[in-house]
Amino acid sequence: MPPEIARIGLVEDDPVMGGSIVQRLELEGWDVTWWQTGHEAVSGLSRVAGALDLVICDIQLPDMSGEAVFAELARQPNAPPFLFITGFAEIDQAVRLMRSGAVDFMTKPFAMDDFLKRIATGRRSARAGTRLKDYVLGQSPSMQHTEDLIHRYAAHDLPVLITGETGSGKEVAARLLHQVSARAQQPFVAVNCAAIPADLLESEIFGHEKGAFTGAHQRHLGYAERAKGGTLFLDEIGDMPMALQAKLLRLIESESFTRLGGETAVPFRARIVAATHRDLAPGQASGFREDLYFRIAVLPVEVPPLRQRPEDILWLLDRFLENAAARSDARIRGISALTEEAALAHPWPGNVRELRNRVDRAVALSASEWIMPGDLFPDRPGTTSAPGFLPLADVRDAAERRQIERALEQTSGQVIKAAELLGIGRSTLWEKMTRLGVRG
Ligand SMILES: Nc1ncnc2c1ncn2[C@@H]1O[C@H](COP(=O)(O)OP(=O)(O)OP(=O)(O)O)[C@@H](O)[C@H]1O
Repeated sequence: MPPEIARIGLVEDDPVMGGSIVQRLELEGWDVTWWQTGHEAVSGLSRVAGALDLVICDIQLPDMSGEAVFAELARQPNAPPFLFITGFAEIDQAVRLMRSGAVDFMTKPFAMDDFLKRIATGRRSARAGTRLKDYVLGQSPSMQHTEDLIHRYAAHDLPVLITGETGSGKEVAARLLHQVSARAQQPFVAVNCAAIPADLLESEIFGHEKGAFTGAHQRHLGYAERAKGGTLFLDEIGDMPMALQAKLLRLIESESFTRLGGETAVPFRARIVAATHRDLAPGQASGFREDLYFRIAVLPVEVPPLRQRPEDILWLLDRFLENAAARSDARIRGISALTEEAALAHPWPGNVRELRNRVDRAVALSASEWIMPGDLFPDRPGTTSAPGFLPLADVRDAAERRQIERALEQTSGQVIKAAELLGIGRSTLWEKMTRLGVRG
């Protein structure tokens, strides 16, 4: 069964705003119907309301208010949820609408990725689809969603911004984007902006001409040029110095650049994929240029932290174990059940990188054929490899946490429904979520 297509109604009179929303939602693969006046919306919506998953509605329309459109629709059976777009001055009205049944509101201007998240949360719950595709990044629904996005974005040339905690797999995601794109036969060039000293970064990215500075004995081609028609991956872009951010913005806007000490414009043909573990969105005091942010964050991809996708922990463990065992002389048969529980209970602050390193070390040091908790977590007191016993309370907590996360995932984060699934009261679930550190 193909992934579900969301059907969205949009009521927006501003042609620029409406056009960009339609374009963005269609890029998500969604089906959008757009009305530009309140009256058009009321008559159009009365025919298709039952088939829509969500209506996005501006509050200020030329002929009637969005509130009146909502009031008309709310009377119908099977009316879709409404997400309102408001100006700052209309927040009171939006809050009132929420109280009378609107699902959410957003104030202008808003960041597109936040907008998409609100749509995903606000729309009618999706039917569970069975996927036929083989996923390579992970088995969890959140990682598979990320992978679906990557495949969709691969068809475009617009810049992509990948966000996620350190070690979560941003570069792996960028490489996949490159591999599944039409640029796959061209170079993938990765630059870690945090690892190259600031005064060298400019000539490393843009290159330099002979004699551009002391020691520049010959022309040097930078990463931007060596990427040819492939992908220029700018890792830790948040650490790029301000002056260089301005030069990068010019490169994106003019699709060309000059080497240091040079005058000729060199065409830039690669696609920019940037990554950051920091929030660079305007208003975060990140020191990142707002105009550049909007240029590179056109297509955002979020790689979730490992602790939020427990299905991937055991899947990755098995893969890394297989690789590590194949490289070593040790005869490893597998991972003990207790080690699996300990792995699921661990918060993985270093994400997938930490998991990989722990498995490599465990395989190198394991004294038995089975990886025991103490092999994977030798730094944790009480987890010795012999006899490799976790306290019962830890095992129980890990199992509870896993089941709660599954229930929340199945109910799209709705605590009341998750509590019903789990057969416990809502307040008991809240208490457990707080104690076990599960985010709703
Ligand atoms: N889905 C995955 N499948 C297999 N290996 C992965 C996956 N995700 C991450 N890894 C491995 O985890 C390590 C860290 O991944 P990666 O370098 O992509 O993370 P990152 O988010 O870019 O890290 P940083 O923030 O430090 O740049 C690498 O060794 C990578 O091979």
